[in-house]
Amino acid sequence: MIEFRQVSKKYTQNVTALSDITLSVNKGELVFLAGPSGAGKSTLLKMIAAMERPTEGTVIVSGHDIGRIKNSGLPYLRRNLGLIFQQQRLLSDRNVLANVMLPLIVCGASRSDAERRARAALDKVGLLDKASSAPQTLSGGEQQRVSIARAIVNRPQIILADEPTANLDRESANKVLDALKAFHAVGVTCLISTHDEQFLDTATRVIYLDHGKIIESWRRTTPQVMA
Ligand SMILES: Nc1ncnc2c1ncn2[C@@H]1O[C@H](COP(=O)(O)OP(=O)(O)OP(=O)(O)O)[C@@H](O)[C@H]1O
Repeated sequence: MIEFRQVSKKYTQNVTALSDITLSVNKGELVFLAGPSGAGKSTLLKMIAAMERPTEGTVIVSGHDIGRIKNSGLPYLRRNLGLIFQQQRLLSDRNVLANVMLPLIVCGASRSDAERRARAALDKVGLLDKASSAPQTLSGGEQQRVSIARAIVNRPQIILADEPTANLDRESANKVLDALKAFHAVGVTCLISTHDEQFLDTATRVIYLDHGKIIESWRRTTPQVMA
C-alpha cells in the first residue's frame, strides 16, 4: 500500500532529511516511526501525503507515484488520507462539530449528510458531548481527538499522525492513542510518529530513524503484554 524505494530528500544542498530509505507498509498495518528530533519522521510522513516530493528514489502510495503525481491529482490522493499534523489546527471561529464537518463540505457533501457523519466520527473518539463547544475550550488531548475525528470523517484508507501525543499528559495521550488504534482495528493503515517510548512497548511494528536513515526496524506478530 505504501512503498519507499531508495528514497532521499534534500531540502537544501546541506540538509538531507532522508537518505536511502527503503520500506513497505501493508494494508491494515499500524507502524510507529521513532527517533530523535530532526531524524526525518515528519518528512517521511509528508512524502506519503505528497506535501514533500523525493529528491531521489520512488514513493508509491495506493498505486500513485508521489514524485510524478500532478497537482491536479492531489485532492484525489488526499481523499484517501487522514492527516493529523500539528500545523493543521482546529478553527477557533467554529464549533467542534463544524470543524469535523469541514472536510465533507469541501468534498461537496450536503450539510445534513456532513452533520450526520461528523457526529458519528465524534462519537467514535468519545467526544459527541463536545459537538457544540468551541475548540479552544477543550483540553489538549480532547482537541487532538477532534483532529482525529476530522481526519477520519472521510473514511480514509490511511491515517498519518505526526506526534499526535506531543505535549499531552499520560492519560490524554493514552486516549488519543486508543482512538487511533480503534481505526487500525477496523482495517485502516496507520503511521504514527512519536517520541514516546511507552507506546513502542505495545507496538507490533516500529521503524527507528536517525539522521535520515533507518537504524532499526522490526515487526512482531503479537503485541507484548505490559507487566
Ligand atoms: N521545510 C524544510 N526546509 C529545510 N529543512 C527542513 C524542512 N523541514 C525539515 N527540515 C530539516 O530536515 C530534517 C528532518 O526534519 P523532520 O521534521 O523530518 O524531523 P523529525 O524527525 O520529524 O523531527 P521532530 O521530531 O523534531 O519533529 C531536520 O534537519 C530539519 O531541520
